[in-house]
Amino acid sequence: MSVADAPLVVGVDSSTQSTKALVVDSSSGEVVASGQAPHTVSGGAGRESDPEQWWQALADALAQCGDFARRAAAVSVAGQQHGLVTLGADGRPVRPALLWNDVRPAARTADLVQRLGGPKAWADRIGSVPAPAFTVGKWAWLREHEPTAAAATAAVRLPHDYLTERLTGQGTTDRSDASGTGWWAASIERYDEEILALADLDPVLLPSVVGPGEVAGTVRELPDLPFSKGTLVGPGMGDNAAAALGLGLRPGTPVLSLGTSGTVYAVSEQLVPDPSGTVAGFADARGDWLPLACTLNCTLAVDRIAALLGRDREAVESGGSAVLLPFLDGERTPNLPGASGLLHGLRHETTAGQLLQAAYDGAVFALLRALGLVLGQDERTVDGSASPLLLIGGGARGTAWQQTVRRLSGRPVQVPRAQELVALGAAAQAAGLLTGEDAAAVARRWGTSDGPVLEPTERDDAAWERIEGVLSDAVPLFDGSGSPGGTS
Ligand SMILES: Nc1ncnc2c1ncn2[C@@H]1O[C@H](COP(=O)(O)OP(=O)(O)O)[C@@H](O)[C@H]1O
Ligand SMILES: O=C(CO)[C@@H](O)[C@H](O)COP(=O)(O)O
Repeated sequence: MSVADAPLVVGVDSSTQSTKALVVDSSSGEVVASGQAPHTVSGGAGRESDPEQWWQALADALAQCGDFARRAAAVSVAGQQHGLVTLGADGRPVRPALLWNDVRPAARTADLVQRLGGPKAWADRIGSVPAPAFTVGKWAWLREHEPTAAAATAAVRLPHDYLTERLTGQGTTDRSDASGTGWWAASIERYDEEILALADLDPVLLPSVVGPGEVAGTVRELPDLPFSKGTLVGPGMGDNAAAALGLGLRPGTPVLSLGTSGTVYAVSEQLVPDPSGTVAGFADARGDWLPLACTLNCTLAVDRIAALLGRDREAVESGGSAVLLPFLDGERTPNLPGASGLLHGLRHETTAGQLLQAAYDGAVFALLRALGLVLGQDERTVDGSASPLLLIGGGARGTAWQQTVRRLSGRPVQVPRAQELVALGAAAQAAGLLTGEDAAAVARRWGTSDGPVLEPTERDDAAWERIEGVLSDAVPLFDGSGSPGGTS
């Protein structure tokens, strides 16, 4: 079948920094058109974005796809997880969305954790111990700090729900994104009424959860978007679940994603809650689970340090004893929302390139330290060696990121040639709606994870132990210290 014959599908990735849209040939997986438009995120104490800007960015990204978007038969939207979108009775945002990396709700989240009976009670119930990223703490923060906005809220949505609803007119979400709210009970796959009561959130404000393989609705009359009325709309999903779909991921294969957030995850057939809170027990977008650890400081933090040093992001140098914990935004893994960046081990002979390398090391260390917990019993070996770590996200294109992951993991690293795996996962979901196939099988058919495998190198144990030592000594310094904007 040629591009002209095969149905086209659209996959959207509405992530922290931008919206990316791909028009994909559902038969071959060929990307026939693409577009991208940036978002603005507030600085200072909080991290907020205007949901209306995501819609405009979606329109702009689709406009770059020419006439292909109009010809699409189905579309799915993936989005950054956890963000609190509050809509008024008129369906418009009451205020900007509070994003996943806004640590202001730290104190309210800790309070909710205690009120339900502690971390284990949450892990048993929702599969995760909520971090300040989770929507439940954001809602508690809003109620405390902006009661008028909370009272004016007629609907609570996640970023991908907001966009899907603007396409269809129906308030829907999916299990993967619902599992990052804190009010969706993984054990029973339903909203948890006791937790909703604890958070003072009326369940009628929430979207319905559309199951994997189901249709969320169809595109309504939309003058500002180039979709045809009646185009099928999939349930969508959180961006990490989308990348897992986009890779056609099978249990036991770990993924390291280097974007605004750093994430490390794998698909698992079992939900194994982690009461330590390091690993979130998210649902995936099929019927399995997605144990995942997430850091707040990844590509943006390292790029910021490169800028401070006046160096290109690739201008790293090896050697030296510097340790840099790049916790510029506070940190989530480890859970230190009040942390800030810390530099240790500086000597007269330390070079700027070594300092930049230390920033990469600190960012990658935090993710790799969680890898064993993420994989748990699912760790698989290939011919006696660890299976390759799939490296994705914007940072995966960088040599310094690739080499740092190799050096600190000691594992083979595979870099898929396909770059927009979140949008591809959304497109695979949309294609599955047309063919009835499992979306991960669609992505495997498309060969999306194909790419070079970088051979393992010996793990740099000395650097690992140095970072681990500094982190453990620094925890008392960070614990209880105020975040840049205060976390009360
Ligand atoms: N060639 C490259 N080398 C290294 N890093 C890159 C490269 N291209 C983009 N990036 C990094 O990728 C990041 C964006 O990643 P992306 O996964 O698109 O983010 P998000 O999905 O969170 O919006 C940027 O912050 C930038 O630092
Ligand atoms: O909070 C999480 C995962 O729990 C983040 O991974 C967000 O989903 C944002 O993703 P990116 O914009 O960095 O892709």
